[in-house]
Amino acid sequence: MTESSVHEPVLWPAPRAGGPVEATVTVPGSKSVTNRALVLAALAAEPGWLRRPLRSRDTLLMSAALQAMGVGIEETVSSSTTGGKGEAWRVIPAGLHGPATVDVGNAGTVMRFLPPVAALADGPVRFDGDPRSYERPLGGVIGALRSLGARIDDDGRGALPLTVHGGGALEGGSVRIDASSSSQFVSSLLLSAPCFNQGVEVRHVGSALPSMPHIRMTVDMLRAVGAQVDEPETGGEPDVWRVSRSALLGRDLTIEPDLSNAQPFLAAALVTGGRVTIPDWPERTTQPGDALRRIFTEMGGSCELTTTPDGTALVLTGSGRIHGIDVDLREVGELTPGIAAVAALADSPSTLRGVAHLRLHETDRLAALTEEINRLGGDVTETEDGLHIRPRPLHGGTFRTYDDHRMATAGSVIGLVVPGVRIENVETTAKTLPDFPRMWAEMLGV
Ligand SMILES: O=C(O)C1=C[C@@H](OP(=O)(O)O)[C@@H](O)[C@H](O)C1
Ligand SMILES: C=C(OP(=O)(O)O)C(=O)O
Repeated sequence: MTESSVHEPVLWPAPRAGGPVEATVTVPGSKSVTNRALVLAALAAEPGWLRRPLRSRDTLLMSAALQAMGVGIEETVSSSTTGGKGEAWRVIPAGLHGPATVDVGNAGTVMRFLPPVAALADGPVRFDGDPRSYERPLGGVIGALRSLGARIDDDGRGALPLTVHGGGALEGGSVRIDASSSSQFVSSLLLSAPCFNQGVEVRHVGSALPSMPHIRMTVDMLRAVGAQVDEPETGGEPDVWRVSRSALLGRDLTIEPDLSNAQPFLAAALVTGGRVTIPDWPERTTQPGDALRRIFTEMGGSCELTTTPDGTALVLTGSGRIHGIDVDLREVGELTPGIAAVAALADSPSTLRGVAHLRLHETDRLAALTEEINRLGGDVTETEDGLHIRPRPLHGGTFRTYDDHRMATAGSVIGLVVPGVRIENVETTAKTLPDFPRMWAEMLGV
């Protein structure tokens, strides 16, 4: 291999749809549920099971980090009555130990959920990750943990890399935190709080919180393992969450499919006027991806939750028309790249609002979407808190992905109907959906 070819970006020719896509796509487990379940199981007073966990970069980093601190995680293939046949992880809690090293990669859930866990360990835990992880906001978690009694060495920027000097226990108590840059700050403190001596009271004091469904997911999952949580949506004070100290149960949990990772497949039905079925779509869920039923209906599809002998499934049928949308995505920010891709192919302009915090996600998603859709002939402008998208006839070209899984899947949606789109580094989808290229080809029958 020559020196120059070493640095050539790997380009994946995005397959075009030969016609309306007709497929059933089984989507692997939710990243957000898997990583919360791992943390809660690791902190429990007894062993537990995760069935059908997501096996991807973010969840394997979470698993490796917990194991580095002494937690036992055994991977098996099971055939239980509850979870069906499939992969299952048995989590065996143990005293949390340092010294240990945690590689967060570029996983928000790992870099935010684990420093409080490390504060409970009995020695230093060093956190490091991808270059981008140094730029993602973490100051809220660091400051809050310090005020709850933790000792943390960082370089003063409020970001990675850092070392949490676990003292074997954490006092806990009341803390004020500005979590407007990431809901994960709140989730992080709540998840470990049952193990703090005094539990925790978290008061958010900044501008509006993003991704509220993800905080609901944290609260629901804490309650499911026996924690006592007071929160705004069930009569508590606005922007205040309280978790009491308590022992957590080891549960047997089957992980829901990742509804945000179902998005590109549903979008395929929408942009080709086809029909895509996603099995095991939960009837009730805190996952933000459930909002796709409403959003993609407004954009021209029709959605039906059907009951099959194996459970519920979502069927999205495209009408052949794609409409623009004016929508506030603050609650469901991680859906923005996929919605932007569909909006670029619509018959009218779109305005996506409420997502300024996406500038600090895996990449600056607002800049990346603007740049890459425009490179294909699009007409996208950034606003203060989102994107304005005026559909134009698009042409082929390279769609750069900036190490962002959702950029790769968004570009693939455009490539279904625009000839000659090449996705840079499609392997970056391994963050949450390692099998994406094969699943995409299988959906298309190519
Ligand atoms: O808690 C979680 O599992 C997540 C919360 C959200 O983060 P932000 O609140 O930082 O957007 C979301 O975008 C991310 O993909 C997953
Ligand atoms: C923002 C995302 O991930 P993270 O958990 O790394 O924040 C995402 O998956 O869209």
